[in-house]
Amino acid sequence: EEEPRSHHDWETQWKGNTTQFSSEAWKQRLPQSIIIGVRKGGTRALLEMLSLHPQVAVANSEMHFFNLDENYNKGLSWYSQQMPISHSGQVTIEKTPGYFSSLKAPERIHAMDSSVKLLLIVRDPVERLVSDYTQILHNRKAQHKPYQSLEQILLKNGRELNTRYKAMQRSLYALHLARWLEFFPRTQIHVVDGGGLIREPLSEMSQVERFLGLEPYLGPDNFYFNQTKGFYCLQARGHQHCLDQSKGRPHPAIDELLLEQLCTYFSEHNENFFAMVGRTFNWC
Ligand SMILES: Nc1ncnc2c1ncn2[C@@H]1O[C@H](COP(=O)(O)OS(=O)(=O)O)[C@@H](OP(=O)(O)O)[C@H]1O
Repeated sequence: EEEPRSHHDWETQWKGNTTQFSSEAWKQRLPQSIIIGVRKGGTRALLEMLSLHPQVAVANSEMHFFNLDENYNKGLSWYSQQMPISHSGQVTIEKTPGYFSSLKAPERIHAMDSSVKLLLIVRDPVERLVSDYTQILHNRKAQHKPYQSLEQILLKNGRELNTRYKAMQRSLYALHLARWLEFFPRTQIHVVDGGGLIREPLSEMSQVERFLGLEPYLGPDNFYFNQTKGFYCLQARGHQHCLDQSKGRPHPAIDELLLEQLCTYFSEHNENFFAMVGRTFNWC
């Protein structure tokens, strides 16, 4: 029986030792896996943690290829030219959180590659909504635009919830997932627990490695908790790295009654989502 390979051996085999792969094997490839969302679910953390793996090549910027006509019309050759250079032993991955709620993305991704592996990271829909609102608020303030509190936005007509708010809609996971399941079997979509990725990243990442068919590479040494950041940060090959300031923003305090109302509103949708994915989450 062979000894398990150390991290160092994997590094030299996959990322260090380029002579093992002829130069023509290094090229840009269409992604074999896509992180489709959800927005504010932890998609950047998931991508950055995956990028530590020697068998993974990630596209660092969001492509917005399958959700925006202006990009989709540029064609698959344009799309593949946006991808990182990889060798044949690597999985190319891109993330665009907007795909999950896009009406056209499921069919378009299926047309590119019906066997693509989809990663969906979800989070408590109320927390996701508040995180989404916090980002919108941040952008409006930066652009010196007027802004409203979440209470003002969601309780426009007295106590009736304004369910048409975009960020509300994006938390209705079951409705969006149903559209993906028209094109992809359930087994081709791996659901990552965004709350779990915050609390215990290694356990979520090991499941992702298995889903993608990667060698088990990530270990406890790749993650350390940073008190100042309040989140886990990444380390590999002697480098340490936290996600940037736009990740892990403090959220404004939200009225307790509104939070309860939101929990009640989402509970039925959450139950539908749990039934679809065959597992439950501990959400509000
Ligand atoms: N390790 C680590 N470090 C920092 N942040 C982390 C991490 N893991 C998960 N998260 C959570 O990721 C949330 C942002 O999600 P996304 O990257 O999907 O946002 S985006 O849709 O791409 O804008 C972000 O949401 P906010 O806390 O609201 O900023 C974080 O809670």
